[in-house]
Amino acid sequence: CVLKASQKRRPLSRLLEQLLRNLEKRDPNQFFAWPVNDNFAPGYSTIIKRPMDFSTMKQKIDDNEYKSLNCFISDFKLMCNNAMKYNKPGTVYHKAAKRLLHAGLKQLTPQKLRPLGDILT
Ligand SMILES: COc1ccc(OC)c(-c2cc(C(C)=O)n3cccnc23)c1
Repeated sequence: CVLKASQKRRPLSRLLEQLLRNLEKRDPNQFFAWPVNDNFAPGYSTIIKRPMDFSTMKQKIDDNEYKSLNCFISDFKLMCNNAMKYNKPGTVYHKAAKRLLHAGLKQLTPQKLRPLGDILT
C-alpha cells in the first residue's frame, strides 16, 4: 500500500506534530502562534534573547531539528517563559503564558506519554 506523506515522516516528527497540535489548542487567541513583533511589543527583541513561537516549532519539526522530545519540551517552556519575562504579571499575555505552560506540561507527563511507547527512548 502507498503510505500518505505524513506516514512516511519519522516517528518522532509525527509524534511532535501531534503534541504541537494539542498544545496549540490551549492558545485560542493565537498569542503564541507567530513570532512576537517589536512593533506591538516595544523592546521585545532586546529583552528576549531567544524568541520562540509555535510556527517556529512547527518549522523545526519539519526540518528535523528536534532530536528528542526533551528538546521540543524545552522550546515550549522557552516560549512560555519568554512571555512571563517580557509581560508583567497580571497582563493578559503573562496569564495566558502561565496557563498554557501549566496545561501543556500536564499533556507532556511521562504517564501521558508512556502509551506512545518506544519512540521516545
Ligand atoms: C493582540 O493580538 C496579538 C496577536 C499576536 C501576538 O503575538 C503573536 C500578540 C502578542 C503576543 C505576545 C506575547 C506572547 O508576549 N505579545 C506581547 C505584547 C504584545 N502583543 C503580544 C498579540
